[in-house]
Amino acid sequence: MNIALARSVVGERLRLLAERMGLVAKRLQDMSQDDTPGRCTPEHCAIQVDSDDEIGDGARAFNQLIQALSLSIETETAVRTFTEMLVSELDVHQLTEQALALLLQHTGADGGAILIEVDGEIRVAASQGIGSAHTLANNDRVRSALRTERRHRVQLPEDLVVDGMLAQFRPKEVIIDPVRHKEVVLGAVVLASGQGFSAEDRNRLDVFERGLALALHNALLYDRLQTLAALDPLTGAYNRRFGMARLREEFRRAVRLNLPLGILMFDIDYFKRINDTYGHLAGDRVLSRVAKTARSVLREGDVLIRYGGEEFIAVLPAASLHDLEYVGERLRHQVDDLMLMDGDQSMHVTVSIGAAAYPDTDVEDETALVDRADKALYAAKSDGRNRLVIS
Ligand SMILES: Nc1nc2c(ncn2[C@@H]2O[C@H](COP(=O)(O)OP(=O)(O)OP(=O)(O)O)[C@@H](O)[C@H]2O)c(=O)[nH]1
Repeated sequence: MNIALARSVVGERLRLLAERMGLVAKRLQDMSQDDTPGRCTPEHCAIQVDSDDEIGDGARAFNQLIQALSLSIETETAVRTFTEMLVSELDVHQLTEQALALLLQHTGADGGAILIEVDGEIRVAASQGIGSAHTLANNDRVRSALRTERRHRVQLPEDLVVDGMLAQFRPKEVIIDPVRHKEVVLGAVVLASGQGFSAEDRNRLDVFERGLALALHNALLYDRLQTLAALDPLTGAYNRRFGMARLREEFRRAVRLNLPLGILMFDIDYFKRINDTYGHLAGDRVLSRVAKTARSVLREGDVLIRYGGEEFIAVLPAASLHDLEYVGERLRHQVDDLMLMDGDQSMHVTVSIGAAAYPDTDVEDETALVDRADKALYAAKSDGRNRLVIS
């Protein structure tokens, strides 16, 4: 009788345990064959713990196993998603934006930022949900984490707020992690949580950051290579190939938005004489100073192109012929006033400038615009040089 009772009570629970184990095994098998894992969360696979005896202990241990398994699967899926994104993105801005979104999603953080160090300067590359994120670049704790190259965990920081759905709040915990690749600090990840981070969140963050460091290193390198490929090393202006591509973009934008677009084509007068008199190196320095002067006259967003040897084009989005006259004359005067020295000998240079602007100048495309500016420049040279001619 006792044996029969034991069999019906104990046997029933053992049967349930065996059935759940079978279910877990099946889900794991499905996962190894298929990319879409069958759910084996504690809600689906756990069993009820309804006694304090050995059978209850067994059920509890089984549920803990399911819990650990579920976390591990979740982490693996998260890492896979994160890695897929990292390897497909080379643009620093896109990479940091997407990495941050995934970091927030998988660590339960309420807000965060990714900072990068470029030429010794710390910049916020991406931020989400952090009030006044731009102040992070000068935050003492961030600087300290970057200097010491170690994770900083801050409880209830006073200098940081999270922009919640309804109101701003002080996070319970903030993690500041330097991002390092081969002993070089590239930046930092800052994550803020209203609840605090669990050991599992921190482990996941470690795994994510290893991948992020390599991807960020590659993206920064790519960015630098692209800049190098686009710039003329002597003057820092865009080289002709990239510069003309930028002009094409600006022309299309001007047509689309119905805005003016002006260009100034300028050329150093009698530059051959500078080379012949003072040497090629002195000529190089003059070219570089003239380019610097042009940049100081132009606004942010304007584009300076080294079009040929001593010939430049400045592209001024939204500038009409009237604006070009003002900017062009400033440029001409500033070059004329330059104090250029070669040892104790002073050199003097001037520039001739041709200006053309869409739509004031009737042109179809950017090539025709350059052509008109070129003709105006030729006229400026023919008229005696050191002057500006409007197309
Ligand atoms: N130092 C230096 N000289 C360059 C560079 N690129 C082109 N040049 C020189 O620029 C000079 C251009 O001479 P020209 O085309 O005769 O023109 P110019 O003497 O400026 O006379 P105009 O333009 O008619 O006023 C040539 O001597 C080129 O060798 C460069 O990168 N560095």
